[in-house]
Amino acid sequence: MSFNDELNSLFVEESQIPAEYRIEELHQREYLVNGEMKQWDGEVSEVYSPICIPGPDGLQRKLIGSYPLGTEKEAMDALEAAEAAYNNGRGEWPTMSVADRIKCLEKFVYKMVEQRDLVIKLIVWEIGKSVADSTKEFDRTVEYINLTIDALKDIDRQSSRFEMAEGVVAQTRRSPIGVVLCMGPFNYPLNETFTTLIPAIIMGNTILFKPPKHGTLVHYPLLKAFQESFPKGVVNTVYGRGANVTPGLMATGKINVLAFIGSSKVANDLKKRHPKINRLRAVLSLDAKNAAIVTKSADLNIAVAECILGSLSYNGQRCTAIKIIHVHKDVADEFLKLLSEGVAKLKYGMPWTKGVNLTPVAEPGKPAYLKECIDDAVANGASVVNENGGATVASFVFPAIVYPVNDKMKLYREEQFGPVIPVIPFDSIEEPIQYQIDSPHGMQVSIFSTDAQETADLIDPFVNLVSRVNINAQCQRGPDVFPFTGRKDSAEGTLSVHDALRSFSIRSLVATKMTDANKQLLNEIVNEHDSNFLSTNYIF
Ligand SMILES: NC(=O)C1=CN([C@@H]2O[C@H](COP(=O)(O)OP(=O)(O)OC[C@H]3O[C@@H](n4cnc5c(N)ncnc54)[C@H](OP(=O)(O)O)[C@@H]3O)[C@@H](O)[C@H]2O)C=CC1
Ligand SMILES: O=C(O)[C@H](O)COP(=O)(O)O
Repeated sequence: MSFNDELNSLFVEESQIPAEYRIEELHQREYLVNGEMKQWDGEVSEVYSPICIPGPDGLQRKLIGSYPLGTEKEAMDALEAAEAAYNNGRGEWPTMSVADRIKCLEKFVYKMVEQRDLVIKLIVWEIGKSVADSTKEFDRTVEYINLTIDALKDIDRQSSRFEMAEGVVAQTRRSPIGVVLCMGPFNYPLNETFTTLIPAIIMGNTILFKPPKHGTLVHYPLLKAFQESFPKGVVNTVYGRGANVTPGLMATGKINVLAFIGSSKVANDLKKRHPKINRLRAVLSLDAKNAAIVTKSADLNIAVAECILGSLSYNGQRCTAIKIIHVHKDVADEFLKLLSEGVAKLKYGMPWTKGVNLTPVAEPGKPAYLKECIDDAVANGASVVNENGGATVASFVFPAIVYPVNDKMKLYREEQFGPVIPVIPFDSIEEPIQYQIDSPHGMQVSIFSTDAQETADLIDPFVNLVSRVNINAQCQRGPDVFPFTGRKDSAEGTLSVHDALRSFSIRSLVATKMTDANKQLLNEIVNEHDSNFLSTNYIF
């Protein structure tokens, strides 16, 4: 059987899919605005899975459901609801005690967990992520919420501290900012969106939440949980194409925070729509072209294992993926041989295949785009060095290792966001450093070396060019308590469990002159405060 026939045979008839992984079509007609589940009777967007099914005309993406293709009108209704619920900081939610807000969030998590199996199945079918990774995505998100609750208790303790200086005593508070527009990318449709949505909600803001088009149904089972856990207008959904429904929202000037994870092009465009950009807070996690640097002293087995994980987990569809590898020319041949052998051993198949590494890619246009990148590299002097590299059947693309890449090729700078590994040889370590200096991105690098001095010498330049340097390890976001950010076009603001709480709040002061009369007044305020907040540490 040819390799292509083998790939073809991965796509099976529905009846051959194990029963527990089959999916029933889900046609969503509800959306959540102002605490009401509204019924949609307008145009819908059909959702096709990257998992293809043999049909009369060959392999076809399977229809798995549909959702409301909302328009600007519904987006504006959602904005009105979020504004009313915020009510210039005087609404029920922004004035609610932290302890009570936490109770609402705990109720939400409880209800969210009840939907675990369905949400995981929807991640699998909507974006083709393996069952194991989809399960991880769900569980990691729940853990993120629980860590956020712990961090919030901690931050409230710190922020309600009283401080005294020069005859003035001040109570510091973490206050909400206003209306937040939350948008996320397709590759972690649940987790990425929730890492801004949850901290934004819990800090007392009100939310407009626009799910990504590949990964919209994933959120449907959670709408009721939002509705039942938070006061009306705190969480409002915006459905429809991002390009149609969000620019108008920004143009109203009423969005106080843009929380966006996705491509920098879209983020910058949305920011520019805001008429008073200086009043907009942007919390952005954007694109990246993370490099691995394999030095002459590297343990090549470790470098290969980590580069494979880094480049090909979820088929390379991660912002944190390693998207180019610089290898010292003296070890390039051996590295490429081991890398090719490693890739050949990867298990490919449908998301439910046990131990599967490679699955269909999510975006319909991606196989053609990756072919274009590979063809362009070949036309400019590179080769695909691994067996079957780039072989494509429908939505499945077998990883291609492309070598030697140079600055004339798309793969040199473009973020391929898929299973193609560009490798570039270097002679002097100054070359990968210069690559990073010239890059518009600055998220992460991975350095592979066994020489302590060499490693130490490389950490300093790179840590000033990117936001995370990994030593003998792949690039990755987690654990989520670590700061996650980037330089240049890769990010604005920092997300970690703790940093996100700061990103969606403002540290305000209540300052009082220290007279005897005011001391008495303050003591009374403190007693009141004690009953409203989790704890108070004051000194005077
Ligand atoms: N730094 C990070 O943490 C991460 C960054 N990313 C980056 O995200 C990208 C991949 O995700 P992808 O989903 O393709 O990102 P996009 O930027 O295309 O989409 C993100 C969101 O923006 C919306 N959108 C798309 N086009 C427009 C537009 N013209 N105007 C307004 N809104 C728009 C989308 O809506 P719709 O889907 O309806 O078009 C979606 O909700 C990569 O660049 C990747 O590096 C991905 C993961 C994490
Ligand atoms: O790359 C991404 O899209 C996410 O931020 C992810 O994280 P990961 O490194 O944990 O997969």
